[in-house]
Amino acid sequence: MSSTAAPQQNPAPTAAPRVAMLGLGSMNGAILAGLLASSVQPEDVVATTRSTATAQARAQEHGVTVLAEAEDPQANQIAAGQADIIFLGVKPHGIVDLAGSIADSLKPDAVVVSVAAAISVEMLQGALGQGQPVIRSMPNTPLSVGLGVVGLVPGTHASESDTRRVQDLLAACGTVHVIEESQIDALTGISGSGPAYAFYLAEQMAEAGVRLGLDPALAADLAAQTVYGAGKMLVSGDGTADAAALRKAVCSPNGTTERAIDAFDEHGFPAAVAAAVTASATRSAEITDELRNAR
Ligand SMILES: NC(=O)c1ccc[n+]([C@@H]2O[C@H](COP(=O)([O-])OP(=O)(O)OC[C@H]3O[C@@H](n4cnc5c(N)ncnc54)[C@H](O)[C@@H]3O)[C@@H](O)[C@H]2O)c1
Ligand code: PRO
Repeated sequence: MSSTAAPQQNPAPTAAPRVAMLGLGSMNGAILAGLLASSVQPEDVVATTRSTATAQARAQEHGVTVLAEAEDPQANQIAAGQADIIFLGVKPHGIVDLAGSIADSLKPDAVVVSVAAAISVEMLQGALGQGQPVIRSMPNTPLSVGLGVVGLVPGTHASESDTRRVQDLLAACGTVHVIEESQIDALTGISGSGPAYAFYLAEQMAEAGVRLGLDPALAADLAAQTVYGAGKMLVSGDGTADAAALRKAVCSPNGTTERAIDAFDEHGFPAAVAAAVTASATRSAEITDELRNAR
């Protein structure tokens, strides 16, 4: 049997989105590093900082245009007005004012992505113009090395294609989950704050090694490489890696690790981790209430 296939048409090439990073501190800096190492060209990015000195330092570091608010009070409006995707990367208490200040400068189809903890879709939509696509996100700093995790909560005016554009952009430097807003405080407690927990574990392992007589540089390297290797095992292979099974594979019966895990349990490690994740999630919800009540 023969059939005549319709001629395949190549989809029209989509232009690379122009990206604005408003505020270029730890988080937007990490996103920018990840984007530049993956799919984004420096000429497609414009960023902003408050001071001229920081703008110069960041421009040198990342090779992108960085406008300083101190030099041009319209820096954020200029950067945002040129962009298809705008990352709002200032502290939570400054996000709503920043969003309001750029509202009249945005292209109607530009997507505004807030990276701020605790700032709700409702607050963002209230600050921006009617119908402007908005996405609330919770990224983490390992995006800078292509191994981040991001939660995305699309706002009412963000279409599936708006969300897909942001998802595709960030997927080049991390794992992206589209979630309900009711889940974002818990996600913050795990992956938003989580890199700090892993760094804290590495810090404490190294310090314990020094107390056992190791050279600090050696102890720090042992801890860092161990956290890195264990993390890689957790996410490698066919995706069925199970943290508990991997842990058990290190524990010989009546061996050294079993003794160490017993010590963790005796000292309340599971409860401490649960309390930390819950404290982060609770604080996220608390900041939302504080900022809502302050307006
Ligand atoms: N650091 C993290 O790991 C992390 C993770 C997830 C989300 N976040 C969120 O990211 C946001 C930024 O946090 P951060 O840790 O990067 O803070 P940060 O202080 O390192 O960065 C914020 C930057 O914004 C700049 N800024 C402030 N007002 C500005 C303005 N009007 N124009 C231009 N630049 C301005 C500040 O000078 C500063 O450099 C917060 O809302 C936070 O909740 C941070
Ligand atoms: N860092 C931000 C904070 O500590 C948000 C998650 C990670 O508030």
